[in-house]
Amino acid sequence: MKKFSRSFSFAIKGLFEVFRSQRNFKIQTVFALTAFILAFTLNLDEGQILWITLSVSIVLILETVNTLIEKMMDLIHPHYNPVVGVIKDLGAAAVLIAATFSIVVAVVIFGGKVFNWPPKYGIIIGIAFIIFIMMGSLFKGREKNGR
Ligand SMILES: Nc1ncnc2c1ncn2[C@@H]1O[C@H](COP(=O)(O)OP(=O)(O)OP(=O)(O)O)[C@@H](O)[C@H]1O
Repeated sequence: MKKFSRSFSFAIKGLFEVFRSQRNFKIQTVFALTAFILAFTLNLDEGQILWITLSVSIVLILETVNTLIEKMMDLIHPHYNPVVGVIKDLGAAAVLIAATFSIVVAVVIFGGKVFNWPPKYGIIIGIAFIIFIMMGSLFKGREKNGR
């Protein structure tokens, strides 16, 4: 039992570390708490609460794994390397997919409950979010190349 609680205390240490060092994790935590407060005040049903809990958990889990990958790569290969760049980009891509999923879930559940939006709005806003991010990185790339 002592060993069990000790491993949990290490997990809490890790949780504090990712919260302290990652700005994105802090923002995602604020979104997660807001979603839970809304779920509570809007009296969502069992299925809706489970979908919100799933999407929030996936985002926070992948942000933690992404941080783990970044730190591991910085440790084993601190210098510039295109493969390291690809590995880190893949970790970030996993977080982006999870964030898009959570946006779709939020729009379907909260949009449906508060504004009576049809569920298909979730897909439309999810795709719009991905396009917005792609455009942003395209402009950023052009700025970098001085165009
Ligand atoms: N050693 C490296 N070699 C090549 N490209 C890298 C390297 N380190 C980072 N990059 C590129 O820079 C991007 C950002 O990496 P970084 O580790 O700074 O992540 P971050 O999300 O800004 O993390 P943090 O906010 O925790 O510093 C990566 O996705 C990758 O494209």
